[in-house]
Amino acid sequence: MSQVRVRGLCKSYADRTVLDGVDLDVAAGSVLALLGPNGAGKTTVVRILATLTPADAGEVAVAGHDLHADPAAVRRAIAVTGQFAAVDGLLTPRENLRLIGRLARIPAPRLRTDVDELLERLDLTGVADRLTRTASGGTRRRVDLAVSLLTRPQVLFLDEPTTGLDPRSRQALWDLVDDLVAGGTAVLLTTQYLQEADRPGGRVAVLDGGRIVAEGAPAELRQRVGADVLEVTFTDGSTARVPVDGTFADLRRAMAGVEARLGNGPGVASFAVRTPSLDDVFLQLTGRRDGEVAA
Ligand SMILES: Nc1ncnc2c1ncn2[C@@H]1O[C@H](COP(=O)(O)OP(=O)(O)OP(=O)(O)O)[C@@H](O)[C@H]1O
Repeated sequence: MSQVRVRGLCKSYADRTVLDGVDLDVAAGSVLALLGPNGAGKTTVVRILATLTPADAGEVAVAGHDLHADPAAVRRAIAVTGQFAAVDGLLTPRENLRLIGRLARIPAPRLRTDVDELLERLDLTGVADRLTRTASGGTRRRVDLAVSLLTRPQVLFLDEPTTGLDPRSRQALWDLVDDLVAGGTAVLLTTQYLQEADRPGGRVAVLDGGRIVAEGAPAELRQRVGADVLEVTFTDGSTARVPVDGTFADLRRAMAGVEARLGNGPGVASFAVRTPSLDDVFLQLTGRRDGEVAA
């Protein structure tokens, strides 16, 4: 069942069209990663779906509720983690979690165990009882994530959730997200780290020019970009790239071709067979080659 269904979503700021007919679906118990260059409108999509910004046009249903007709029901079904942590600095992480838990009417015994488990899994036990405003930026983000995960929402929006997190916290986050997804939560995440979109069972949608320009499993998108490539770097720094079909015969043919071209030129410094990455997909689909996106 589709927990997020978006059709023809449009949004402009003054004379700038940001979203120009976006269609999206996120099924229950699945993750959709929304990729796009800086300024593509990823945060705008999340803000609209989370009822924080009004859309100009389009149909949106979140957890079966029409966004326009019943925004309160949408808010009850979702949790959002934004690019900037929005926890109360005058409360401790534990108090923040308990407050949200009580507001969400989580029964007291479950709340106690869930808060302890989240603090533990997000490595927050040591700072759980200190004022959140004295914590580091990364710690505040982890508290923010803990708050979002606590309510076990039907739909979870994660806007660049791993920005500012160290590798251990990132791993802890993905483990927690995997648990929620296994329990049926639909997750829509935006990320600039393409490898984060490359998750088993996950799907990717690429937003560019106000529209979704590609959507599918990472492997499907990679196949669209093309074959594996034999990449040879020479001692003078130049490179050769030859498509190969994955068979030994073809690899031999490709190497012989490179050797024939080489003649008495520079030697081989290194060679590798590369499978197209999501970076290649992204660059080809969005036409950006200027390193705008950190991979
Ligand atoms: N409140 C606003 N008023 C005017 N313009 C806005 C507003 N919010 C966003 N924009 C513009 O809309 C465009 C899309 O912004 P958005 O933050 O959604 O992009 P993004 O894909 O999330 O970018 P990034 O990857 O850099 O976070 C940008 O050009 C931005 O300047």
